[in-house]
Parts: sequence; C-alpha cells; structure tokens
Amino acid sequence: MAALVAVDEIKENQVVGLGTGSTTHYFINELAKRNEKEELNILGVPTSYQSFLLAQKGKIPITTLDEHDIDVSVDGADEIDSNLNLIKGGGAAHTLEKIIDYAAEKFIVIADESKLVDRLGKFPVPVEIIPQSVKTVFSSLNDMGANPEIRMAKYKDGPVITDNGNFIVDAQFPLIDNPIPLEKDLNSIPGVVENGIFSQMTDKAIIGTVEGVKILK
Ligand SMILES: O=C[C@H](O)[C@H](O)[C@H](O)COP(=O)(O)O
Repeated sequence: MAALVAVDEIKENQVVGLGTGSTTHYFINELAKRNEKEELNILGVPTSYQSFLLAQKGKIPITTLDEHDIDVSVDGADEIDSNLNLIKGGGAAHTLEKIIDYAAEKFIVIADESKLVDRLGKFPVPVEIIPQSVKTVFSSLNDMGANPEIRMAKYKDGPVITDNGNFIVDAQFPLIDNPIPLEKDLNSIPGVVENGIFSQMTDKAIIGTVEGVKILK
C-alpha cells in the first residue's frame, strides 16, 4: 500500500532514487509498470545491485549521480522514530542508500507500521567497515557501549560482503537517546565506511497500517 502511494508521488521526467529491500521491491515494480503505461520518461538511480536488477527488469532507464541530480528518492527502513530518524542497512545497502537518499531533493520512506518505534536501537545499527579494521572497530564500539557482531552470510560461508566489498558489523546499543551525534561518532571511527543511522534526512514517511496508509512528515 505504501509503495503504491509512493509511486503516485513520481512525476513525469523525474530522476528517482531507487531504494533497496522488500518494500522498495514493490515500489520499483509498480513504478516500472506506471512508467511504461503512462510514458513517464523517468530515470532511476539504483542504491544496490538488487535495485539495479529490478530496474533493469522493469525497463526503467538507469543513470548515475554523476550524470543527473535526483528529484526524489524512495527507500525502506528497519526502524523509524517519531522525528523520522531511521535505522537502515538490514540488507547491507545503507552506504549507497545514504549517498543517494541524501543527494535527493526529496527523500520519502516507505514501510509498514511494524517499523515505527519510540526510540531507535532495538534493531542493531549496521556499520559497513573495511575488512582489515574488525579488531579496532570492535574495540571502539565496545568503548561506546555497543555489542558488535560481524554479520554472517546465509548462502555463503563466512561474512556478508557488501556491494562495495566490505564487511557489515551489527552494533547493538542500548536504546538510542540521541541518534544525531551517534551517527557522526560512528563515522569518525577509522575503518568505518558508513553507518545505518539516517538522522534529519527524511521529508516524508508513507506507512502502511491495518487501517490504511498514514503519512508522517
Ligand atoms: O540495506 C537495506 C535497506 O536499508 C532496506 O531499505 C531496509 O533494510 C528495509 O528493508 P525492508 O523493506 O526489506 O524491511
């Protein structure tokens, strides 16, 4: 439901950031159908190999941030607080997602109501790291009060390798009081490429609930 409402937000000739995950999967498929039917003439900027392949399948022409500015980006989330700060990266795609969502003129999050929380942090914060930095990053995360774990792959032996060739550390914090400084602090650890806290970025959240779609701004 949220994905369908988000598709209606896309106008002719727009450049659209294509998020990653099971929710944006619906969005990209529906956008592809509408693009074909109504000749919207959109361009897509994928945030992962997953969204690249979906866009390709749906014949959404692909472009890059180097070539075009992004009008609107639509992406999912693992947790959303009442100020629309997010945790993302459950699918290990948060680094490119953050680059693209942040660059977009308008950033829309789509999710179901199970993602709404009072405070972020029940979902561990995904942190993409350079593989050689595991020991030192773990030590910094421990000092910050987190319990870190390397994310292991399900259908491959060993760790998850991101689209950028790095590891993911899932950092379980006690509930997060202030995500804004934590996002900055995590990125100041040597070896950290990007973390999954997206603070002060979201313009609108479209939430699917049992009573229908709710819009949060
Ligand atoms: O790395 C993955 C992304 O940040 C996803 O957007 C996020 O995990 C939400 O995914 P889903 O819609 O599958 O819950």
